[in-house]
Amino acid sequence: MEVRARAPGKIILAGEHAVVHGSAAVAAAIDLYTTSSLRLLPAGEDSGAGAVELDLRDSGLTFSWPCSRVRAALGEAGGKAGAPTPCSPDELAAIAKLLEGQEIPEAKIWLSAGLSAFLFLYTSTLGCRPGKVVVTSDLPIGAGLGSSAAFCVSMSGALLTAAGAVGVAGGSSAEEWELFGKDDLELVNQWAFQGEKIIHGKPSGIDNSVSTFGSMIKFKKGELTNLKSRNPVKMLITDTRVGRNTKALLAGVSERASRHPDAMASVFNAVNSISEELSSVVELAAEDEIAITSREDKLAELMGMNQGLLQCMGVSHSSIETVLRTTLKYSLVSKLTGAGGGGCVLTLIPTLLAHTVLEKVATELESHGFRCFKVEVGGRGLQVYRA
Ligand SMILES: Nc1ncnc2c1ncn2[C@@H]1O[C@H](COP(=O)(O)OP(=O)(O)O)[C@@H](O)[C@H]1O
Ligand SMILES: C[C@@](O)(CCOP(=O)(O)O)CC(=O)O
Ligand SMILES: [Mg+2]
Repeated sequence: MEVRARAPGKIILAGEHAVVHGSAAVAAAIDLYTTSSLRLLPAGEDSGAGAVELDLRDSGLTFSWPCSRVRAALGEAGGKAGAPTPCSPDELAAIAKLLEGQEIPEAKIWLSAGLSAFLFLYTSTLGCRPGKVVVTSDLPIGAGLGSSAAFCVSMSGALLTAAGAVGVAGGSSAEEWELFGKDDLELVNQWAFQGEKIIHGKPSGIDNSVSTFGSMIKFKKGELTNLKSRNPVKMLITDTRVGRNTKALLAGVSERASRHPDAMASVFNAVNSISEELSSVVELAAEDEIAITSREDKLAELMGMNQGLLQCMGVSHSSIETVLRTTLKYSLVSKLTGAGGGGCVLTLIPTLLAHTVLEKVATELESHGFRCFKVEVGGRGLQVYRA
């Protein structure tokens, strides 16, 4: 049996970083996905007593751990796909030992966090059963579009389905992408959060939640509210192609917060107000051109204010500033999305300007060496396909 699960990336319209410190944030799923395809192998089919294998198609890298080695490192524990327990420091150290034998090119050393999350999720849910997972992704990795969360959500979806802990509502063999029920999504989300903790250090949980449940959400202190956006929100995403790492950026903001606790508390508080206001503006129904423009002007102003506060947190970057200046020439407002420090920038495209300005601004941004994505915002979360 092969189980395929796909989970979307996301944009954060307001509130990144501050959400880790208890403020509200607004995020939406985008139609770029990470897909994990899992096949359980009979013991002994390929590598003697069998192996746990991971094929990262986009990186062109494959990894294999003989089940005997996994068992020796982690014991017979695991293989319990109920509510997750966090990865303990001892488990993480054992997983680090399992990575030692693997050949990870120096230029891709950042993959080791993803590999650790994989080994934790796999062994915790399926134990040392032999199996192979192939991962493919439309998302740029480490660029602010939540590739780490999409990786953990799609992986958890595939593993928990194979473990029989969750199941789609339909019959036993489906030929299309299907949705999980709410309780199953909750369980997948809890597991994905444990994986995201290995990659981010101290995640808020917003990325795995929006990747699991899809749509547009407000998220505060672990509480999720679905936002009903009656008018579409059009965003252009620009990847500056400047690599960065969410874990390091989160740590930098926390250090700044401990150096300047009062000032940073005010910054986080201001972001909270912006996210709260933005979430109500998103839900406003606009019937005519004047109402549409007024709603979009409010969204743009709030995004611009949020960008200023992200600069205060120290997570902007000269490449991000170049995108802001370029889009401003077309009277468009932008803000970084995700952890910043490079990565991706969001530009709000007003409905009435979409057909005149979108191509022009994208062409100019690409002339700087940036990569633009035109995405659909607020679509589906986790889906599964059984072949
Ligand atoms: N398709 C993938 N294959 C392997 N690892 C992945 C994949 N997607 C994400 N990751 C892991 O997530 C990390 C990127 O996460 P992060 O720094 O949070 O950036 P973002 O979530 O914005 O893309 C990568 O360094 C890698 O460890
Ligand atoms: C900065 C943060 O708010 C979002 C990080 O998103 P990304 O990994 O850069 O896609 C961190 C978090 O909420 O866990
Ligand atoms: Mg991430």
